[in-house]
Amino acid sequence: MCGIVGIVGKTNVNQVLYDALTVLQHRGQDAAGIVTYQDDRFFLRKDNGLVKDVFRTRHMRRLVGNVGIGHVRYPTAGSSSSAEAQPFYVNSPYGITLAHNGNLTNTHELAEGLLRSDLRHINTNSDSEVLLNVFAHELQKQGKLVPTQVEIFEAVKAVHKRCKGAYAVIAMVTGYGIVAFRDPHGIRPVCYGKRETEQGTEYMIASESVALSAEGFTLVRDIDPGEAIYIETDGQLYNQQCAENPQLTPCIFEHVYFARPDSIIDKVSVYKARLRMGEKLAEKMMKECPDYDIDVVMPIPDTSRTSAMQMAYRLGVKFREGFIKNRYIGRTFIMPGQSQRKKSVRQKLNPIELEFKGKNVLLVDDSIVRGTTCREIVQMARDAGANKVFFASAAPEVRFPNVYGIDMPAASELIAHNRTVDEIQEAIGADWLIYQNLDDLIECAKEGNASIEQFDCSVFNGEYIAGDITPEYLDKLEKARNESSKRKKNKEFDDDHTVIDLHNND
Ligand SMILES: O=P(O)(O)OC[C@H]1O[C@H](OP(=O)(O)OP(=O)(O)O)[C@H](O)[C@@H]1O
Ligand SMILES: NC(=O)CC[C@H](N)C(=O)O
Ligand SMILES: [Mg+2]
Repeated sequence: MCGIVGIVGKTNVNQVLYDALTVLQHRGQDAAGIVTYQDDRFFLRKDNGLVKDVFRTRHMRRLVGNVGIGHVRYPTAGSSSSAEAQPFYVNSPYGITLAHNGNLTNTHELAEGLLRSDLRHINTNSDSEVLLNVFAHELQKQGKLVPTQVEIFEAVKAVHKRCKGAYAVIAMVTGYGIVAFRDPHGIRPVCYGKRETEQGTEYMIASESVALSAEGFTLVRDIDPGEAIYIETDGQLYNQQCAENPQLTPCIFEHVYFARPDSIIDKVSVYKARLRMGEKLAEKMMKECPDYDIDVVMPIPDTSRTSAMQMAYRLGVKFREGFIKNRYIGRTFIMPGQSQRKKSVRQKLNPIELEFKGKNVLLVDDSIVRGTTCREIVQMARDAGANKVFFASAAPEVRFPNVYGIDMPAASELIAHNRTVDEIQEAIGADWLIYQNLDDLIECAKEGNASIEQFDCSVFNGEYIAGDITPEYLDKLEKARNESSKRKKNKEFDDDHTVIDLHNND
């Protein structure tokens, strides 16, 4: 998952972009970038690292201009190299920079077409660079000296015809404006809002509404699946549906884990969806195990807090914070390597022993993916003196790879792969394990917006909403992006990470 943001403002936007990226940091911790525009020039700063480390005062000073876009990256294609940090840039037509959240599933075919038919060179393994070049090529084909919303929307229509997979995009066209669009299934979130200033109306587009509210913008609405909005540098806003058969089928994992609870996505409050997950799971537990003998319910910070609290309330059991999180360590699941993830669970969470001694504890997490967290946590609970350790997951078993922007490319790395619930229980060393039912999870998310007929639940049911995912594709993906090939790829880039790009503000 990545975080994207764009602003058409009335004064310098660098600080607001920076602040918005810090609010979206939970969506990507690997790299960050900002590009602004003023007087026919782009100003770019991007690198590996957290927002607070990538941008120093000297960089911020140089990021001048009233329009700009930003990105925080969690790689799902290519490598973790700084050459693949975003926004990406292409000089023709006009000069375009682009920030992408999601993952294309026909990158290889598109790259071939770009090279052989469109005569465009791609210099990284990032699907986002491919996406940018498809958009640029289609805009160039319109052949206008000055692009208007008409040409921009035509180019987006062509992107929808050529690109497959998930893409929420914000792109800046030099001197003209910012365009944002969402794939025809609306798999990844993106919304926009505005704020009034003495100089006039300013617009912000962002992955999650929390970036808007934190910066004083009021949410106008989500961008519809397939829709594009184009905001000219003077603040004129246009929108158009650019897809032939749009259908909102957003990724349900945003509600389970990715998004912040204070965001509203496609009119669904993430916080409320998580409360409902706790409620439903408690009901299932009361049905399946009516004589549960639990002394205390504990969340595994951070994300499961909301569901765990509601679960405890519904079960009528004490809620206690048994694990304290080191606030200086980021999210482990989106870290790039397994050894780093494993190490950081121990660094990050520390038990308060007196909450465990001699007690039957129910540990609640939002999800169990590779099993890195729960394996460590169950052991830590036992070491702290727990009598029995029960485990509950607010999401169902994650059994299938993700191809739409979550880096879970290899089924073999998932703890639920080829295992029954009993076997998973054994593997994590718990005395009892319970998972949410998929229908219940869907209901929890849907209750916030009944008009969403379907979610992408592919990690739970193996049904890929945008189609075209064959066993051969998954096989190739697994080979290209399993732990060892990722390590190799990252090392190659570390050895030689020359970036061919817009001048980067070092
Ligand atoms: O089974 P696993 O592969 O360990 O993945 C699942 C865990 O990873 C995530 O936590 P993370 O530390 O990333 O973030 P959080 O602090 O927001 O909970 C998620 O909340 C689970 O705790
Ligand atoms: N998680 C994402 O949205 C990743 C965007 C893009 N596929 C990349 O790898 O950089
Ligand atoms: Mg967690």
